[in-house]
Amino acid sequence: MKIFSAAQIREADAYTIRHEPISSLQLMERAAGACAQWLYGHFDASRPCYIFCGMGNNGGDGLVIARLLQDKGYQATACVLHHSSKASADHQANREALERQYPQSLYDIHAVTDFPELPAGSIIVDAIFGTGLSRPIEGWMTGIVHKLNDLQARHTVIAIDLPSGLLADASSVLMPVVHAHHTLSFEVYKLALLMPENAARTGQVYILSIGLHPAYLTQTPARFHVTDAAMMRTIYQPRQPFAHKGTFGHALLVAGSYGKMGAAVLSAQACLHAGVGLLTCHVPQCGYLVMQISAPCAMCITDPQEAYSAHFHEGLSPAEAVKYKTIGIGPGLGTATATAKALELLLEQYQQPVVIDADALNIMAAYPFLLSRIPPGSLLTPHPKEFERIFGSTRNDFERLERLSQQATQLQLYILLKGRYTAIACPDGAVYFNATGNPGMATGGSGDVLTGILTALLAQGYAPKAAVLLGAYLHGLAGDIAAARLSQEAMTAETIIDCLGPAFLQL
Ligand SMILES: NC(=O)C1=CN([C@@H]2O[C@H](COP(=O)(O)OP(=O)(O)OC[C@H]3O[C@@H](n4cnc5c(N)ncnc54)[C@H](O)[C@@H]3O)[C@@H](O)[C@H]2O)[C@@H](O)CC1
Ligand SMILES: Nc1ncnc2c1ncn2[C@@H]1O[C@H](COP(=O)(O)OP(=O)(O)O)[C@@H](O)[C@H]1O
Ligand SMILES: [K+]
Repeated sequence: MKIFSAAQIREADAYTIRHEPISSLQLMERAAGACAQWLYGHFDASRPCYIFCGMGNNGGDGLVIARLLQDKGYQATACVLHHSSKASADHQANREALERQYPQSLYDIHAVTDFPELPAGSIIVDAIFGTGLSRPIEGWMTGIVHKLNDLQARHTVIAIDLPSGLLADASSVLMPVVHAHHTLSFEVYKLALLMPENAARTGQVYILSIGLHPAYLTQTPARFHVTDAAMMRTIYQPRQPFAHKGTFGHALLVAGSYGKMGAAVLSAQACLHAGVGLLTCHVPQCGYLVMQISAPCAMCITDPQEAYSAHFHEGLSPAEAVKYKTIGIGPGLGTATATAKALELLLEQYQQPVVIDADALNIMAAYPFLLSRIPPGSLLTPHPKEFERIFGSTRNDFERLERLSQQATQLQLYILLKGRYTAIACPDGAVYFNATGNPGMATGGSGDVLTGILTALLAQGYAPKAAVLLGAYLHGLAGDIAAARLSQEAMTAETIIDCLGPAFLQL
């Protein structure tokens, strides 16, 4: 699914109005109808509804929602906030329609002192500002936002299209923004809904189709995307009947050190469960038995060092290196100086895309000159802290996203920034957000599992972009299946591996 800017969404509305064709008033009716349907499904008519409406078309949606709720027997009050003397045409038309049918359900607010008393358990619908917001909320409307946010603990707040005050395409940190429990957004994700800095404002996000014209949606280029099952079905390659283990590549995994062999085992098991043909693990002496016993399907070579690895480059002479389709490096590796030196030498000798994670990323942060030596097309998988160590801190999530994308382009790498919506920046400037996964995955070792999956997909011959998009999706999907089976609390990184099978079966 593409992510459109506020300007593109306005174009999509206009395109739909011209080409469907449909009047803007009918389109508003359809958008508000989708919200009303959602509300009927989630709350019964016993809960009083207060719909706070701005003077633009977001407020117009709110006025229609009030009328549709009244039609179904809900007690709905449209509280119109006169922040401007002029209403949009569709707002005005829907105000008149509500006034004709349900005059008692209109309530005008000209100042904070007009704010109504809300009975306990009310539903608050925030239809004040949507994608038309062009600047921070100011003046007495700030007081309204504070009032609504004070009420959030005692009432359910549902934002229409965007929580009011949130800019669709830029950071709104420190700005007054309504805090919603649920956001019902139209047709496509907006960038602001995917940013961690807005998590407390958006609550749970639902994308409701309002039937914007499919031709506009398919023809309009977008830089930002959210991946989905349909996209994965185009990437996934089922195995051919005459395939043999050579077909699926031989991967080298360089991982583990004393006290962190678990990370290496998790990566190895994930790699094996994600379809690698052959796997060799390079581990320090202390890890030999651990790996052989925990991952008997993998081969194991040991470093001369006891507690950490520092010689993994040595088996990578040009003749040796070709046997490995890819290398996954980093989980539990440690950051000893000798390990960093071996990583430098490995990058001199190995030219194909690799997966770089965890301590290999921390080594990059300590020796930034190594970044430019990573083979083009490689996959980097930092969590936010690792990202900051390598690429520096930023003032907000939008700035961080730009830095992520700019680095991916400059270094010609795929950089996957982990989070609720993992952001995958590609060398061509595109960014894909992964929507699978859940907070149950915020547990030690889940990142190591991702490294194993990505290594397996590269080994099987998936192109780097296909591998990183499919890998992130499968990892989150396996996490979702694990959470459904066991709960978010009880699941572990190991159960994510156990659920990779069912995740593949769902593709
Ligand atoms: N035909 C359409 O264009 C459709 C629009 N829809 C709704 O319309 C919304 C966009 O409507 P609009 O473009 O009218 O804009 P909004 O209703 O989002 O709000 C912007 C209005 O407030 C003013 N404004 C902007 N920033 C302000 C600020 N900080 N303080 C005070 N006033 C401010 C603007 O001049 C404009 O009048 C969408 O989010 C969606 O809810 C839906 O009904 C679907 C169809
Ligand atoms: N709230 C969440 N929602 C979705 N995915 C999450 C959430 N929290 C963590 N994850 C995923 O879990 C993984 C955690 O990785 P990482 O922080 O590297 O863990 P570790 O270092 O313990 O292996 C990432 O892929 C991340 O996207
Ligand atoms: K809103």
